[in-house]
Amino acid sequence: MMAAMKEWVTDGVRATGWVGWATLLAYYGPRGLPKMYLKKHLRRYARRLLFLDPMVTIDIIDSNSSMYGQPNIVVEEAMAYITKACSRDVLEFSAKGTGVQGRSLLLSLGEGQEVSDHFEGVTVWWLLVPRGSSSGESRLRLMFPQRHRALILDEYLPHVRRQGRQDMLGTIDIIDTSSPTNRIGDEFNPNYAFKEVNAYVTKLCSRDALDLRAEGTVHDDSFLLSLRNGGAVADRFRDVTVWWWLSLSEPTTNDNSKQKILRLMFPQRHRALILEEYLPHVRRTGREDLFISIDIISKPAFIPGDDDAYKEVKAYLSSACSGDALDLRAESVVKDDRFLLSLRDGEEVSDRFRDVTLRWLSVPLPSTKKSNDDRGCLRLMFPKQHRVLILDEYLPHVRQQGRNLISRNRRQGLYTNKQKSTGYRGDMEWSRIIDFEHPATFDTLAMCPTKKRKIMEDLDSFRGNEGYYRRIGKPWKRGYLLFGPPGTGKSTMIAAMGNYLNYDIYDMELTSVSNNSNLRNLLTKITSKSIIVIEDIDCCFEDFNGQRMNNQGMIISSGYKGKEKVTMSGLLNFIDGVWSAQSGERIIVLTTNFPDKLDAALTRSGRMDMHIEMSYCCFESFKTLARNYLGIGAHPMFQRVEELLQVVEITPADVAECLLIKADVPAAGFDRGVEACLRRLIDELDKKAQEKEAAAKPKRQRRR
Ligand SMILES: Nc1ncnc2c1ncn2[C@@H]1O[C@H](COP(=O)(O)OP(=O)(O)OP(=O)(O)O)[C@@H](O)[C@H]1O
Repeated sequence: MMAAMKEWVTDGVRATGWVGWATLLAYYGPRGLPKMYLKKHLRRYARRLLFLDPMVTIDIIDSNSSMYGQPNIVVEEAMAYITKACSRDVLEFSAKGTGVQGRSLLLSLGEGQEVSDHFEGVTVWWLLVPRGSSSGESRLRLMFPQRHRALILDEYLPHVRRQGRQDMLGTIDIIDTSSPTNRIGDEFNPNYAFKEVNAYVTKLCSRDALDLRAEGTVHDDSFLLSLRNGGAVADRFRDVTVWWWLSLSEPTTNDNSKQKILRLMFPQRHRALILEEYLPHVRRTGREDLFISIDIISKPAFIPGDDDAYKEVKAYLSSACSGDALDLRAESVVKDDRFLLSLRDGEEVSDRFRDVTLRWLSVPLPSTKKSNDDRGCLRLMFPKQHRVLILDEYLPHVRQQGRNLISRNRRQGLYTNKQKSTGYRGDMEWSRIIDFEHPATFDTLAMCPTKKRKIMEDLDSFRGNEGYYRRIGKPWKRGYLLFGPPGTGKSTMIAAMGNYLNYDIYDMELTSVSNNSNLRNLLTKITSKSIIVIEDIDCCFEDFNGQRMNNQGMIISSGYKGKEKVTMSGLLNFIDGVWSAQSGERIIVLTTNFPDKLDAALTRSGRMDMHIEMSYCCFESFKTLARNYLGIGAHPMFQRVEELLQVVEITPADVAECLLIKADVPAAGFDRGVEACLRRLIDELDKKAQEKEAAAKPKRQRRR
């Protein structure tokens, strides 16, 4: 009571002072000012001073800042009401926290600021009491004449709350709960709602936000814009304006990281619209604009196997995209001494596939306990609407291209089986003899062109066609049986195949493998992309007496009956069994000079997929050899060669021998060298023709 008296007295003194000021202002001040002054201050203070109509005051305390810790919704409602209903005659507002100046919905009363309101002919006043005068709490004070007490309490205040509730700003926080550094870790938990909303807001940003951040470069050198911390952007949906505001949370977790929060602010009265229509719309639209990211992580060194999508993607990027990346790493030396370029951590490149732009980013992996485990991660980012295209077509394309590049760039090896230095006697292992650098190719191979093309097509349909083999349930392997007289190019064909496919060559010396178990061990060690070669397969197996014959039917080794040995069925079963259980592509090539001597189990269909006859030199084969050895495609002497080749059988090896320019050929010039070689070949062919004629004569005479 004493305090109230004291306040009235103070008010009275203040009012008396105001009376003086008012008189002066009425005389000297601008027109209309006295009226406003009388209305807003003098009348109220005068009434209170004269005890005619004492003012009732009601303080609504914002207990957000009080000891109760519960948000006082009444303050919020009243504030929203005042902002909307009474803002016309207020000159100063404070913009609450958002940084979007001038947006009326976000304005609120400044401390000490007072506004009037009218309700059914009654004027009331609202005052935001300065914090200093009310023990740090935020108070909203309503003042009204005593005689309208019932009206104010029973009707005005419920009306304020009702209206305010509708004008209040609802807020929804969407928090990025994924790792703030966005690195890959065990707890990586992509928050799709946040990502989608963020994508939507990012798109909005390009329209009317002011404080932006350029987040990353995209293919066409433009920026991907996003909100800066504290920045806000407005959006309109069905004539309702809402705001998105980006902030960072206080560091909460023990790694001191902050979380991104996207706060949606909207008029409470549109709550249903926002929740039921706007937010689903935001997520849907954002999802369409969202970049999906796929991480392709390299396998740790301790996990065996040569299938590594990471390596394939890296190889692909090295050729397809290194064009526009700046920070590169020369990863490994390849076949022809070029470098295999790859992205340095944090570096990104773009790629285009069927008019879709994608981005690849090299992401640092968090350090692992195995610090020397040099692993990497390549992140693919693409617009979500292209999900099917990317997953079903682009990624397989990338892997296939990468695989081809790796195989093209790697150094092929030539392996042979040898006795293990440790372990049991008879245990064998593969030893890399040299890099396989045989110059033979299908171009230099002398063979009928149609036949050659057929073989190449067969190899093409085998290579990189894992999906097909998987679909038909067949192991990814292929067998070729090469047969023909010595010197017709069987070994040359294998070298050409190896070079064409870029496969390693495993030259198996089957006769030195003591038993089937060793054979199986060797076969399991053969890696993908290899050709296993077993030459002269007809001489590799002992007969039922434990004897092995050479080509001419002579015994070349003699064992004893019942001794453990490698058998044809063992070899074939292992090739079927072991290779069926292994992934990767493998080819087996068997050669023989005597196809008739081969076991039917070997030649049956499904075992050796293609039987290739390497035959004597025809004119087409000769032309290939002439091009290889002499560098000529035509010559007057070719006609004679053609005639002779029609009647004489000569192996390509013999033709090659004749065409080799030797030291004894006069160094008088290239033409004479060529002529000398062709002459030598014709002489050889003539000789063979005469021999043939001579051999045919006695037969004819005998017949007569
Ligand atoms: N078809 C061919 N095309 C090109 N060169 C060939 C061809 N055939 C043979 N040659 C040449 O002859 C040499 C011997 O040929 P190759 O060793 O390939 O014959 P092969 O059929 O494997 O003989 P063998 O049955 O005795 O092993 C090769 O180095 C090559 O120079």
